[in-house]
Amino acid sequence: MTGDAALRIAVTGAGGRMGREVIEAATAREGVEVVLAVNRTPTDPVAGVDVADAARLDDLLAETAPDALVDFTGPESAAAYAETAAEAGVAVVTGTTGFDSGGTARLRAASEAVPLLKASNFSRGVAALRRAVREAVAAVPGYDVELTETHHDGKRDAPSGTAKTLLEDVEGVREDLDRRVHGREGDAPRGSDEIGVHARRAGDVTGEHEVLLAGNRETLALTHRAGDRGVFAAGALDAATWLVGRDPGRYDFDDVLDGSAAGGEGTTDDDG
Ligand SMILES: NC(=O)C1=CN([C@@H]2O[C@H](COP(=O)(O)OP(=O)(O)OC[C@H]3O[C@@H](n4cnc5c(N)ncnc54)[C@H](OP(=O)(O)O)[C@@H]3O)[C@@H](O)[C@H]2O)C=CC1
Ligand SMILES: O=C(O)C1=N[C@H](C(=O)O)C[C@H](O)C1
Repeated sequence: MTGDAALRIAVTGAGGRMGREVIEAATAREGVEVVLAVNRTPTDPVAGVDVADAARLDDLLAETAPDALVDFTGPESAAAYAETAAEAGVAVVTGTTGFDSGGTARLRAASEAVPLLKASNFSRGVAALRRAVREAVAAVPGYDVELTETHHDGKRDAPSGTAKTLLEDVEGVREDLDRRVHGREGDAPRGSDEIGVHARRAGDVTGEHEVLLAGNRETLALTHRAGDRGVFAAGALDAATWLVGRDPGRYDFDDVLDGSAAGGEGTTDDDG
């Protein structure tokens, strides 16, 4: 987005952990205005912003004319909200995870009408982790790879969207690792084609991801820990600022960080 005009955003899932965080970050950020906040169930105002009924999203988008819709909800609602935004000509930033192939296809269809940016993680540290993982995995061919993620007890989808993105990163470098093993039990040695995937849910952990590489009598662990959800909210607002005014198409957070003007295809952050 260019010029001095404020970025006008709509926030879905305004009563959720991330929706609240986005509204709080947006109201604190100069040059961003929350013109609409909606939630499925009635919710008290968030950071002084009234929260409307999400069932009225299509009418409310027409009334408030935001530049971008920022969504952190669930896979079904995120796909439906993206379709509604596309019909209204509003750009979409979604950080929702856990899409199945049908949900991913619905997002892709919406992106034919408006620019749509989907990222399983809006942290700059995770973007750096992904680059480091690709490089490290390539540097130690044949090493075993195990991925562990830890999140708060309210998280629904497992493994996390970020974990799935990291798995795609690993598999993109190591074609011989073509078997994801979720947890482990039984009586058999580890296969050389496995990537172990471990999802832990406990307390109020914001989000941790570790990729462990082991072989040749050594181990290497690459770890990211999110300190609080403000990290994700800030990244999502950066993404919305970058996205508005772009051509319709699919974009991801790396496009924002690269400052790329291209996009529309070839996303590298697809956890669906
Ligand atoms: N990309 C990233 O950087 C990050 C992504 N996430 C992802 O964001 C999503 C939301 O996480 P979080 O805020 O912790 O979740 P919460 O459970 O705290 O909030 C979910 C929100 O989505 C709404 N919602 C859920 N399902 C539906 C539905 N079927 N229809 C309408 N509204 C719905 C809820 O509404 P109601 O209040 O009515 O239940 C609520 O407002 C998850 O997919 C999570 O993985 C989270 C953090 C960072
Ligand atoms: O649900 C969460 O909390 C998070 N979800 C995202 C994911 O599924 O990867 C990102 C972050 O780890 C927090």
